[in-house]
Parts: sequence; C-alpha cells; structure tokens
Amino acid sequence: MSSLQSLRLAHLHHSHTKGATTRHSLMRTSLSAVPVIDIRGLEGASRFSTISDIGKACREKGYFQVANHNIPSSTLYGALHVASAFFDSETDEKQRLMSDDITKPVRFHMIKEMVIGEEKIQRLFLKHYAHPLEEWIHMWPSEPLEYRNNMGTYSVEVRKLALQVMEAIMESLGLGRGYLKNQMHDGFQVMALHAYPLCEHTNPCPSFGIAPHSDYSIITIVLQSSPGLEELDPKTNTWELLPHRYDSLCVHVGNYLEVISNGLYKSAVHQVSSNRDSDRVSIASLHSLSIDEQVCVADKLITECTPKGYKDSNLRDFLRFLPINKGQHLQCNDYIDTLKIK
Ligand SMILES: O=C(O)CCC(=O)C(=O)O
Ligand SMILES: [Fe+2]
Repeated sequence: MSSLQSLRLAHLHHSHTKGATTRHSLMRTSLSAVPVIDIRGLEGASRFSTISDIGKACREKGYFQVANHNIPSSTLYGALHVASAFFDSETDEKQRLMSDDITKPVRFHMIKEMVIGEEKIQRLFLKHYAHPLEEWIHMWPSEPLEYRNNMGTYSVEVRKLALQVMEAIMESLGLGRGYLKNQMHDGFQVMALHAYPLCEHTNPCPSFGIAPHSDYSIITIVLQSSPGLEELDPKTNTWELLPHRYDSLCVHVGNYLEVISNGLYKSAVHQVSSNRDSDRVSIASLHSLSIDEQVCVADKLITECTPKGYKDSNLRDFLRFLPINKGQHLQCNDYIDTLKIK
C-alpha cells in the first residue's frame, strides 16, 4: 500500500454529534510543542541524555512522540489498513463480536447518537487483548483475511517498543533498568481500535470524537491514520493537536505509571476531536502489568516530603470499576482519582 490516503471509510459518512457542553473549548498551542524523542538515542553513548529527555517529557507533559523506532512503515500501514477494512466491511464478524459486555477479551461496539431524530454513527470501536498473542489471536476478527497477520505483527512490534520505553521510563525515575522488568514482560496488552467518520457539519463542528480521558495503562502507544488526537498540556491548560507524521507514534503516561511514580508523572489527558477533512482510524495499544498483579507506588519514591499518594490496585479492580461508571467512556481522570490518597 503506497499511501494512507487510501485508508478511506467510504460508507461511514455520517455526522457524529455529542453535546457541545462536554467539549473542552480550550485554545490550541503550536504543533511544535509536542516533545519528540529519537528512540535510537537509547542505544550507545546518548542513552543517558535520551532517558533524561523522556523523563522531562513525562514530568512536564505526560506525552511524547517517538521517532526512529524500528517498526517498519509497512507494518504500521498494514495494521491501519486491516483496521480500516474491518470497520468498513459488511461481514458477519462485526455481528459476532458486537457486545456491550466490557469484560469480553474481544469486543466490537458502535457508538450511535440521535441527531435531529435520526440515528447516526459517532464512532466504531474494536478492542482485543493482544498478549500473549497465541492466547487471543484466534478470537480476533477473521475478516479481512490479513487481519490477524497484519495486526498480530504490529502488536508484537509495538509491544517490543513499549517494553523498551517502559524500561527507559523506570530508569528516568531513578528506579533502575530492571525495575518491574519481569512483570512488564509478563504483562498485559490490549488494543483499542477506533474509526471516526467524517464530520459533515460546517465550522464550528459540534460533534466530538472521544471525550477527555486518561488511560488505564502504564503507557499507551497510539498510531493514527490522520490528525485528531489532542493532548492537554498540564502547564498551560491548552490542547495540543498532535502533529501527524506517517511513521511516528505517540506515547501517553497512563494511570498506573502515575501510581508507580507517586504522581511525579501524571496521566496524559487526551481527547479526539471530530474530523472535518477525512475519516480517521487509530490504534491505541495499552500496556500494563498482568490483570491480577498489584501496581504500587515505588518504595524509593516514598519519602517524608512525598508520602505514598496512591492506593495499590490492579487491572481487575479497574474492570470492576468500569460498569458502575457506565462502561463506555471515562471522563478525564475518573479512575485515577479513586486511587488517590487524600
Ligand atoms: O483515537 C485516538 O487517537 C485515541 C484513542 C484513545 O484515546 C484510546 O483508545 O484510549
Ligand atoms: Fe485514550
């Protein structure tokens, strides 16, 4: 495939609206403010300065883009292509995987809204567990035919990158390279795929992609087919539109990294605005410890001046928390707020 421009979701040209009241109408800052980490710097003599740059980005922003990772463009495009093809297809697979049960390891969901008495698709969503791959891949969509192969290849590659980044993050916190290494190797990976239809409304577009939220992960790595992801800059309280480069990936500090770091690295609050120029597909890969493994504040980061700020918790606690909070979309920092020791 030569270009992501061909990633069109032709039949999804529905408008998607959500109450403008939920939208954070904050100013956007310039594109250049999003930190970019050249991940090759982790090899060799520049490791120390790269780790320090990663630490600064996590502390000051909670997000950064990764350049020069080893994931081939063909793997990125291949994953976006099958994601798009799945959302675009009319197969029974969607029906088979459709569910409101958020505890299912593989789940397809359609978020619809009433717009002037008419039901419109706001967003399509497919979630699947991804690690260990052999355990889950047979449950993934079997159509399009290349889905499992392309998405499987990407999930393995992005996990390697996530492990490399998490190791560097632990080092940046002064916890050492081996901190939680085995637990992260045995950890959990879930992929959340989204398709956002084109917004048909004229400016200002009243519709909304995903409301502001933070992720239930240590880190999340997002791949997007076109711009739309916006990050809340905690210092300026403004939204930054993530610049779109075809082969760059965005890393978010997730709720569990906020816990481990005792609040030194805060969860990235992000949202997706509606698309006025094109349909959009994204693949978020969420990485955390295994489902029953307790995540605790690192002992080394608990001091007299910085007492333990978060309760111990695990992913299963989060899954239990979701249904009582309507299950679909957490707003901002709903979950992490329940873990804070006040
Ligand atoms: O569509 C995106 O870029 C972001 C998706 C997201 O925030 C998520 O899956 O948690
Ligand atoms: Fe997210």
